[in-house]
Amino acid sequence: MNDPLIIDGLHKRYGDLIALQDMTFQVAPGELFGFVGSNGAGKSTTMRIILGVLAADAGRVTLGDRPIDLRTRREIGYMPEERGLYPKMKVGDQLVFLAKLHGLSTSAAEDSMRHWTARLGIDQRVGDDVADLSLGNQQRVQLAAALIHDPRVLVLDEPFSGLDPVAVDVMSDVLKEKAAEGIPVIFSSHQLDLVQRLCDRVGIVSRGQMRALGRVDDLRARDGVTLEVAGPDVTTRWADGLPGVLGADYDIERRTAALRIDPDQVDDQTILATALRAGPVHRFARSTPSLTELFREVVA
Ligand SMILES: Nc1ncnc2c1ncn2[C@@H]1O[C@H](COP(=O)(O)OP(=O)(O)OP(=O)(O)O)[C@@H](O)[C@H]1O
Repeated sequence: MNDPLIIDGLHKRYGDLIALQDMTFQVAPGELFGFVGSNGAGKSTTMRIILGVLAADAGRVTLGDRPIDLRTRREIGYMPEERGLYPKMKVGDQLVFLAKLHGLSTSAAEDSMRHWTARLGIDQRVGDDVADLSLGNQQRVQLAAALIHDPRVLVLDEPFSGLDPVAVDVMSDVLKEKAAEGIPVIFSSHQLDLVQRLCDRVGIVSRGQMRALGRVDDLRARDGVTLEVAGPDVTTRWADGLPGVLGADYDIERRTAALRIDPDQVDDQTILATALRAGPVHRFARSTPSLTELFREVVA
């Protein structure tokens, strides 16, 4: 059984700037955790502290009850935001070198290099210098570098940025596969539709603090349900003041009302009955907010 990654009460200042304030969360073994936030929110700072390449002013990071030291750090596969490959070294040589740094024998390192370059679709490029690869292919090499030593934890800073749709699919499959093997996987991303699709849980960070944390579906449901009702004359503002309606936006041109309801206080059939009394209903649709909508609300 692998250990959970535990981030506990991290504080970090850069001079006067408070980059992290009581950053606390856990990533369980087998969990794919999405770390999202605006530019400058503190995601990379948190990830660097997890790896021990940056020291926190307070707080700690552990794998289970083990602190992150040189030995535990070798168990982590890390993709830094500032990609750290040697441009003038061949892809294959570089991956074998990194694997050996993590303690693999030469033959195990070569096997692992072949496995991951094939899996990530860069096996034709192992003899090329990294600098001669496109940015997306360099990113695939960077992921291979994070995976080459069969890590027990994965920490990836924006692994999806700049990838084409095929590479996004490959990256998604690999992350799901690693989580399914039972290791904690955390990645940051600004592609919230992807995070919504892939992740078990997410953390939304703003100005160095965790603002929302939980299962994607729970967070979306927490913010209520939206009903779109098209048809009845919206100039009468027919849904105003109904019990359980938290807010109503009326679009006169489209004769549509978008209602935010609290499903514990009112059910959608009651709203439909009220709408029908106001006029014929042509469309009635129920939705929960997307992660993008939730994000906008949380960081606003
Ligand atoms: N070495 C540094 N010196 C001073 N300030 C820094 C340093 N590194 C980061 N910061 C500041 O700390 C804050 C958090 O930055 P961080 O890179 O962790 O954010 P992020 O969430 O990863 O952002 P992005 O999505 O843009 O990559 C920002 O205001 C940033 O300008």
